[in-house]
Amino acid sequence: MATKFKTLDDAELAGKRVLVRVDLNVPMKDGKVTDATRIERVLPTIREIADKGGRVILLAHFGRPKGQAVPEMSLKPIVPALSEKLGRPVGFAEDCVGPVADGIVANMKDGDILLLENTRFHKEEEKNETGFVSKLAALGDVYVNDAFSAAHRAHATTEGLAHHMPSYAGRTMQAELEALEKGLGSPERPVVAVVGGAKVSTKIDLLSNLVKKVDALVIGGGMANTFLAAKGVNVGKSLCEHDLADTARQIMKNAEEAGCAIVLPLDAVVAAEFKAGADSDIVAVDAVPSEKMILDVGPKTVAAVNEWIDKAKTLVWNGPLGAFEIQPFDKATMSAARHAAERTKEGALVTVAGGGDTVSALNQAGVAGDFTYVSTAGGAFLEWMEGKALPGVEVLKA
Ligand SMILES: Nc1ncnc2c1ncn2[C@@H]1O[C@H](COP(=O)(O)OP(=O)(O)OP(=O)(O)O)[C@@H](O)[C@H]1O
Ligand SMILES: O=C(O)[C@H](O)COP(=O)(O)O
Repeated sequence: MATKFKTLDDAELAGKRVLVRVDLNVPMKDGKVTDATRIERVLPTIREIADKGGRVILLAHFGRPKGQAVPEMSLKPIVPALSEKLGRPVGFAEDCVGPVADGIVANMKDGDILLLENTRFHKEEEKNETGFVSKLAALGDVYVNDAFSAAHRAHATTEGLAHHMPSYAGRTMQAELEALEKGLGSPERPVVAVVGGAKVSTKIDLLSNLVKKVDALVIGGGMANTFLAAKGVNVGKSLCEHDLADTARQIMKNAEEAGCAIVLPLDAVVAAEFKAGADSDIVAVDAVPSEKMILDVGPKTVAAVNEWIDKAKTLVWNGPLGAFEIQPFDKATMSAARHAAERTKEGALVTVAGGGDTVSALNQAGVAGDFTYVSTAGGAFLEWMEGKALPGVEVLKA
């Protein structure tokens, strides 16, 4: 399906003040960026606009400051990393609206790059409040959204601004949407989804829709424990949302009606506690000791997952199969990720993955670069998997 939104190829940028929404909500430790993936993804868009004579005015959020100017959530510490990776100077405005921003923007020259302070320091950002949108719009002539990972938010800088001026998808937004179109928009079947991880309650609802869109759903992680428990399996002390058992049973029913195979663990790696060096055993899922917890799926399950990967033409993945951060609970995730990567390199499979810990797991397996596309989005990726319309994308289509 052709893309239904304008890209930078369609934009007049020379001499224009270009408001560019990016996602700089990056992991930080002691004032330093610890994972620059999201910064690296927006560099091409920034460079292209500046090289075409645009005045680049970056809008971004950081964390959830709830409308307060929280010093620990200032974007200022990100300027050095951004400037270094761009190889160009980056200005900083201590506020995203008002006389501070107005003055600095007014003095910009073609090709300049400016980062405005955290938009969420104003509560009006998340309210998409019209007065705030107008103040922001007064700073620019053109709007570019390069933040797919924030596109599930209908905020002033992710949605409101696009109603005020010519709007375009940035290059990483464009790449994200084109890749995701391959993943679930109009995928080559059979499509297999892998959903794991720990955030069972925030993810379980997406599965109801997902089972109508895929041929098989492989469930791992804490999510699998919840489904096993819903089937009456004793999962011992495992991470499990027992109160979601009815939801899990409904999803399994929906899947059966939709002709989607639900692939649950056959065996498990269990331990008394989740820590490095803990003794672990491999048991059948119906033989989990009550005093133990499931921390990974076992080798029989990995073999079954890899068989599904071999059958698939398209694989969509969010959430690790086990507690991959600590060995030996990384085995299943590493094995499945490497197998999917091999099939992708052979040209037999389109692989699309998303989620903060999922990206980390793929990096740990050394295969993030072999997947067809790896999204930096977490919540937005899940909502997209669910088939929800993302406000920041819909408004670009208009
Ligand atoms: N069986 C398990 N028991 C306990 N924790 C598990 C298990 N399997 C996976 N996990 C944990 O799940 C976490 C990742 O789950 P999450 O749902 O957050 O993934 P994600 O969606 O990729 O991440 P993000 O929400 O940051 O985008 C990891 O920290 C991992 O240790
Ligand atoms: O990290 C993310 O998922 C995005 O930056 C969105 O952040 P939010 O969930 O605070 O809106």
